Amino acid sequence: MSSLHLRAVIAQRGIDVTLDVAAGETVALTGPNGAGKSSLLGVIAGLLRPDAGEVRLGYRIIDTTPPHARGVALLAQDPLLFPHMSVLANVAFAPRARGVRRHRAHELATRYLAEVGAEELAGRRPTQISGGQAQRVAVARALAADPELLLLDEPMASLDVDVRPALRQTLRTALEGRTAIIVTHDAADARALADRVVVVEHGRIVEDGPTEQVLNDPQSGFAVRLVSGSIK
Ligand SMILES: Nc1ncnc2c1ncn2[C@@H]1O[C@H](COP(=O)(O)OP(=O)(O)OP(=O)(O)O)[C@@H](O)[C@H]1O
Repeated sequence: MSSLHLRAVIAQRGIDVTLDVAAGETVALTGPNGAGKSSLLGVIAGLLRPDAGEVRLGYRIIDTTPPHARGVALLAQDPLLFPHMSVLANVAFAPRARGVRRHRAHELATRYLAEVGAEELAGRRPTQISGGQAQRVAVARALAADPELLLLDEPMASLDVDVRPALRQTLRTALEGRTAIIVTHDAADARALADRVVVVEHGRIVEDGPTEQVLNDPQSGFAVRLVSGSIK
C-alpha cells in the first residue's frame, strides 16, 4: 500500500484541489452533485488529464503513466463485468493480464471471491447474478488487481437499500489496511468505512477531518446536510 499525493487543477470544471492520503488510510470523499469528486478520481486513475498538477503514489510520479500501469483500481457505480466470461474468469482477469499462470490466477480469484462472500458464484455468468452480487464480484476483481490504491465511486449507489449493509460489511473488511478513496453521499458509509472525511464543494476542499469529528461537528454546508440526513 502506498500513500497518495494529488494536486489537480481543471479550469473548465472549476477544480483546484490538493489532497494527501496516508498509506493504509481510507478517505470518504463527499460533496454535492457536480462538485468534482468523479473528476478527481478520473485524474488519479489516469482517465482525465488536469491542466496542472501531480499524482504521486508513494515515491512514484504517475502523471504520464497509462491507467493500467498506475497500480490504481477504480470501482465504478456500475460493476461493468465482462459479460462473456464467468465470474471466476472476471476476477482472474487482472492477475492473468499481469502474466500469472492460469491455475494460480484461479486460486487467487477464488480467494478474493471468498473474501467478498461470493465464492459460490464462481461458475456463473454476470447475467445470472443480482446487482448486489455483481458489485461484490467487482470488489473482488478490483482487489485481485492487487492495487496500491483503491478508488470506489459510489459503490452502493445502484443497489437496493436492503443489500447495502452487506456490501458495506464486505468493503469494511476489504478496505482494512488498504489505501482507498470512496466517493459517497451516505454518512453511514463514511462512518463504517472511512478514517477521514473530505468535503468538496465547487471544486475546492471545504472541510477535511477525522470521520468522527466531521460527522459529529460538521462545519461545511454539505456536511451539515449529510449528517442531518437531508441528502438522498
Ligand atoms: N465529461 C465532462 N466534460 C466537461 N465537463 C464535465 C464532464 N464531466 C463532468 N463535468 C463537469 O465537471 C464538474 C465536476 O463534475 P464531477 O462529475 O466530477 O462531479 P461529482 O462531484 O462527481 O458529481 P456527482 O456527485 O453528480 O457524481 C461539473 O461542473 C460537471 O458539469
